[in-house]
Amino acid sequence: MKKNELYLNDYAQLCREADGLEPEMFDKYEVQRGLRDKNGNGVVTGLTNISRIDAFKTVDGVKTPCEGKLWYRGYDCIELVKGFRGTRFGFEEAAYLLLFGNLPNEKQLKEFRDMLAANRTLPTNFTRDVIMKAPSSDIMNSLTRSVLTLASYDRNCSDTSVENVLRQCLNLISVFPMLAVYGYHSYNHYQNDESMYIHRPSRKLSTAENLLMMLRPDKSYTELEASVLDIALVLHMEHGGGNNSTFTTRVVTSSGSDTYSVIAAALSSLKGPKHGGANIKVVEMMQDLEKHVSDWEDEDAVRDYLKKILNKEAFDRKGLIYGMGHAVYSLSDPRAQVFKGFVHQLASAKGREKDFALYSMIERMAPEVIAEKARIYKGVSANVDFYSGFVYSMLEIPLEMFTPIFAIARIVGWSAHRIEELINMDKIIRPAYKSVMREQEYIPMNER
Ligand SMILES: CC(=O)SCCNC(=O)CCNC(=O)[C@H](O)C(C)(C)COP(=O)(O)OP(=O)(O)OC[C@H]1O[C@@H](n2cnc3c(N)ncnc32)[C@H](O)[C@@H]1OP(=O)(O)O
Ligand SMILES: O=C([O-])CC(=O)C(=O)O
Repeated sequence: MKKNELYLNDYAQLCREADGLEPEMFDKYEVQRGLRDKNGNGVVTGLTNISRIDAFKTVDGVKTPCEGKLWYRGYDCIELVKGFRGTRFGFEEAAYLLLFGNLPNEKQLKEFRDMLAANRTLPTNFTRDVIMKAPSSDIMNSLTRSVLTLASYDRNCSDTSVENVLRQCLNLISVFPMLAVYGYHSYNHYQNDESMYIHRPSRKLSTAENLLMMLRPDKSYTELEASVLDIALVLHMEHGGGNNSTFTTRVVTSSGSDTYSVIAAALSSLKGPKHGGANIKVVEMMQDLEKHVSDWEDEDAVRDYLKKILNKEAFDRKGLIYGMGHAVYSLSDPRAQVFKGFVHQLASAKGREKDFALYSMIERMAPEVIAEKARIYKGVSANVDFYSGFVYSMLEIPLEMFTPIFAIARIVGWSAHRIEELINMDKIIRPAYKSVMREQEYIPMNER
């Protein structure tokens, strides 16, 4: 073993010894791990008027798990999707609703679309000087770097008035697709030796259409592809104040920080594999399963593989079946149900029925396997990330873009929550940590 590795092994062990806490201490001091109580309910840390998640209903006075529902500003998001599907693109309309609290009329929607289109521009040479520098497969990091660098071009960066923050948020919502797609093309060129395409967005196209157009070498896409992606964006836009990246948004906003820093922090949270990064992990996990299980129809073999994942013996050895489970939903995540509908449709068109059958088997089996091992408070079911990656792969969107697509949508929710925090709170978020540290007498150097 190399000297540096030996050093790190020894000192990592010191970290474990210094930092390890007895699990019983959390009970003793009534600390709610993950800010969740013993029944899995989140600790209430704020009020919001932006959205609501339903996962339980009261039956005969008893709190009972139910099918999940997600509401944006009072509207069931499935109804919103039904309202625009097949007639117009919904991203801009849903973004308007989340930011301003009401559904736009035709004039307001046109104005909003025009304003986003006018904002779809980057500072001179930004692509060359920032995005193309040190490209990597981690497009979320590239996006974060771009967002932080955009702060240097903003003369009014630190002004937290609602007007200025709204200007910054609208600008970021507009340019996110360019930052992500150009980051991907730079990586694909410099690391994968492919040709590089930097297509400019079109003022005439919606966010979903622009995304596909800029991504594709020949700029082509079908109506169906753009519509599926548009609905995916709407369903990823917002999820309450407590999800990890939105809570991060609120925490960093509460310290008085600027919009670019807040959004960079939110991006850093979203990319985590237990949050938005799970959509990449699901596809990698399925590829690993297909490599290690020869007969995908053999239920016993698939079950054994899932058990190995939970025992940290397979895939990334983290013990998680990605795309399964949720901190709030119990019986179902409504977004996953919509995605499942698309998967069904697309899988038969693209000849991927065998993959679809495997996904469905895992969706059915994983909750059983997880329940055998962990204490389940409310049920475990497929979450939004389970089928979304499969849908994107059938739209021939590269794997590296899956979490950035989530971010292109969720920046709308982050913006709405940043503004709600600024308008109402003016109080720094600062929870407490019970200290279990032991006091010690100082030891002079020659006595250590
Ligand atoms: C957009 C999104 O962020 S959706 C979520 C995307 N993330 C994933 O798909 C990653 C896989 N899933 C998970 O890691 C978890 O389900 C989370 C992080 C989403 C939610 O975790 P929790 O809030 O702890 O869920 P919940 O309270 O229902 O879990 C009950 C138990 O089942 C375990 N569990 C839940 N889901 C899974 C899973 N997919 N794989 C293995 N174990 C799981 C939990 O670890 C917990 O065990 P513990 O009490 O010993 O810690
Ligand atoms: O609410 C959560 O914890 C995670 C989630 O589904 C999301 O952010 O969309």
